[in-house]
Amino acid sequence: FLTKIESFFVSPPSTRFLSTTTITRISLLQSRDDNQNNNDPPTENDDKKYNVSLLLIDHYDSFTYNLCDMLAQLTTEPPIVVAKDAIDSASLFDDENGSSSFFDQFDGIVLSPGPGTPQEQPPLSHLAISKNPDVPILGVCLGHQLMSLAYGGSVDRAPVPIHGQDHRIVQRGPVLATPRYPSLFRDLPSSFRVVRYHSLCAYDLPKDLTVTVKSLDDVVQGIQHVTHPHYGVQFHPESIGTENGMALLENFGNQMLETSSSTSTVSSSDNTQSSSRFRVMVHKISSSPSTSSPLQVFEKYYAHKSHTIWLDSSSYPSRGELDIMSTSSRPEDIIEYHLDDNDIGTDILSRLEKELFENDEQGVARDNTAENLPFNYRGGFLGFLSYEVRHDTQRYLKRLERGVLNSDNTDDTMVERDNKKNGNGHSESERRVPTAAFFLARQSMVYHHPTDSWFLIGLVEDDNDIKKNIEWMKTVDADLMMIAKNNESSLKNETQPYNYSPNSRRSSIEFVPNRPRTTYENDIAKCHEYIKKGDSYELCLTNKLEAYIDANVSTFDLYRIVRKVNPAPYSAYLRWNLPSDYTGNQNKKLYDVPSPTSLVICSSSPERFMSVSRQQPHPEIPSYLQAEAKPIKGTCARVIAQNGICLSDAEIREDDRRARSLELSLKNRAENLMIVDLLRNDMSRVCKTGSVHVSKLMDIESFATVHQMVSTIRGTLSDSNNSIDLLRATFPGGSMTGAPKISTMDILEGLEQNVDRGPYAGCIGYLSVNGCMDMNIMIRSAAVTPSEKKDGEWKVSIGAGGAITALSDAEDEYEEMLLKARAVLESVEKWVDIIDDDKMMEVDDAEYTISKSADVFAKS
Ligand SMILES: C=C(O[C@@H]1C=C(C(=O)O)C=C[C@H]1O)C(=O)O
Ligand SMILES: NC(=O)CC[C@H](N)C(=O)O
Repeated sequence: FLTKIESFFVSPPSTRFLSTTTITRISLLQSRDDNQNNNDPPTENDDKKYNVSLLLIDHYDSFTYNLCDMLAQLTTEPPIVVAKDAIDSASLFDDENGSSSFFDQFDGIVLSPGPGTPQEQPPLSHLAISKNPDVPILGVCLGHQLMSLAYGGSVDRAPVPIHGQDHRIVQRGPVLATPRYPSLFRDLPSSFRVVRYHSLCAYDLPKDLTVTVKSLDDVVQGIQHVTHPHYGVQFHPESIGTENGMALLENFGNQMLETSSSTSTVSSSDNTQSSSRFRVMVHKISSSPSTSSPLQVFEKYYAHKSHTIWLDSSSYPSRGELDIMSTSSRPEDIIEYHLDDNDIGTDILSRLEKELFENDEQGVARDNTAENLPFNYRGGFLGFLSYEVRHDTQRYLKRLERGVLNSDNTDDTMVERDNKKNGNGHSESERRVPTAAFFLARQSMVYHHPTDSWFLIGLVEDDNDIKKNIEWMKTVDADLMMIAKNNESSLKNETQPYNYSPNSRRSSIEFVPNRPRTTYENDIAKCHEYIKKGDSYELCLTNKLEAYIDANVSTFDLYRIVRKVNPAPYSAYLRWNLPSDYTGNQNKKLYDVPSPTSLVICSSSPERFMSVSRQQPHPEIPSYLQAEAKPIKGTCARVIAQNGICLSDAEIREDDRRARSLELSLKNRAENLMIVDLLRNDMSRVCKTGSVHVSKLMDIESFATVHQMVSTIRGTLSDSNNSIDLLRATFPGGSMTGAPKISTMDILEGLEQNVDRGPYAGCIGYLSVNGCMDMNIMIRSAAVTPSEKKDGEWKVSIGAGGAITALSDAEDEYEEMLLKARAVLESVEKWVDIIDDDKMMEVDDAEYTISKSADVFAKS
């Protein structure tokens, strides 16, 4: 038997570079590894053209790192990114004559886009323009507006706000004087299409500024100073939808080269060798596996455990390939995190990083087992992050950008939060449900759908573990053989399906939205105001629908219904602090009794937030870690069969028509494009220069109740970054925030009345010991927690929302929010019906249909 248990021993990679907030760190984050041999995709410029030092001032936009990445492809050293408020003006200048050793380091300056008006920006960017007449400066969008203002023009609302749409611009000849420096648009077509993200624009430009391009609606889209090498573009050259963006930046680079004097050097970290904590054992089950379904296996081994997770691909064969299930009962392997209790350095991501990657930069980076298994998971941490972990990631990124010159990093985000929360009286029980929680899956069962096979994965820390794992593998192997046999013999006498008829009775449960319809629609109006002012381009506004259940329940029954009603590739069931006597024996059903810290998540998410996988397209090329996001933006209702009756031909055609019109919709395409640009930005922070690319733009995927528009963005992780760095750079998923992320999240917090989103809008998934990862976006999910009102009562909470843009209509958006909640909401109703009927039934064999209208809250 032993020969069947293959054990993989993994080789030690190099030490991790820990978070020092210095220039070196910032540069390394974006640096290109010149030794890289991969070609995913081939980076555009292997010969860096410009040996210049570039300053990029970030106005806290979600597109800054797209500019950074493109510029880094042109320069020998990546730009130094400095936050707009990182440096106070006093420390910029060495003497009264205004000489500045800070600005003197740079051959060129780029002013990023950003939320808000140019008038309200701190002095750094204004000073950059006024104190550097001979240094090439490029202002993008807000940066362009800052330049217009600095030279005496005015900036005010544009005729209409335009975000994420491409428009034609046309070059104009010089009107008054020919500028001294060449145009940014030289050698470019006289007219091409560019993406716009702005609510404001420049007016009344002084004669020192020449207008270089305009859009057809007569808005100034480009300026150039007549005597200084200072340029501005109102549109976004870094957007995926802009033509000639790189060529434009190259023209700017040429300008820098001509005026450049200095060169910069950046030191790099040394790579010390050290060893990894875990080794991995894998056993492939030999029995005929198709007869033991993941559901059966989960019920048998895990459904009653106090801490357990099933990462389920309930929609297979349409997307989603892997099921992972595990449990833990060792207190030392269970990490529970409460945001409000955390101290610096003990936040959840730092904890996980320490567990996974201490002495081991990217996990088992040189893991040579990749080719042996058809998937990336090798055991590791399973768990979830609530949306509120954003406070940690936001703080981390802010420090990184501010840390360049200031060692004194006063941490305002947590203070702000404390103040808000104190005024808000959060109940004790709510506080005790963790903000994030993970356990170390030392023994996992993995089902790979495409090959219809079960794998057992065991982690090994010491030799004792090897023995334990072998015992476990033997037992499970024998067990599964038994299940398979029993299944075969009982195949003919299947239990009668439970006939659930949605109209036969009205469920006794009542969901109440956190903010009623009028408030929600009012919030949408407020979003429009923020957009018009230029404070946001797109906001993912959400609401919570809550209901209470005072009854004995089996939360696993709810999950069984959810996965049937709404099959989805990133579905998951999590139970936390919730032991049960439920043994998986259908005839002996026992119930879950909540403790004050219990949490159950039933997720049927269609959306991947972020994954890391090991790629090796060719045996001679070293493998590399690929990050992938698949953000969804754009939703429309499907035509749904009623009471199990098939769709007519006309209905099928109508369903198809809806998918096509989603694909063509200007509003949805703009929403999607903005989030694609945002994810490119977030991933560029930790990926190799030039590697971030969009591999699928605006694909339509169809689920039980909705058609969705999905894009795929990929990049190669830099050698100094691991999956935790990727989470720090990208969490929470941009599709749940909108853009720009920071300003938009702050606005949303107010509109959502400081109510925590909780697990909703966060993520659930795995962080594997080999550096791989897969996390969903926690939507279309129910969170079940103990009620704060009454002992023994449960609270079920379903979050739902949608992106608000300048093009949104309040009524439609409210309906869209309900539409998204619908599948899970009806699952809960069905579950409650079963509880009310006290029916012992085969949930899995029941016929489920979804009612036609989302009328559950029509009253509210
Ligand atoms: C906010 C939700 O979904 C998000 C918003 C979407 C949209 O605006 O079209 C689509 C998918 C999700 O990223 C939700 O399901 O609650
Ligand atoms: N993308 C941007 O830089 C936007 C600039 C400014 N906030 C506007 O809306 O016009």
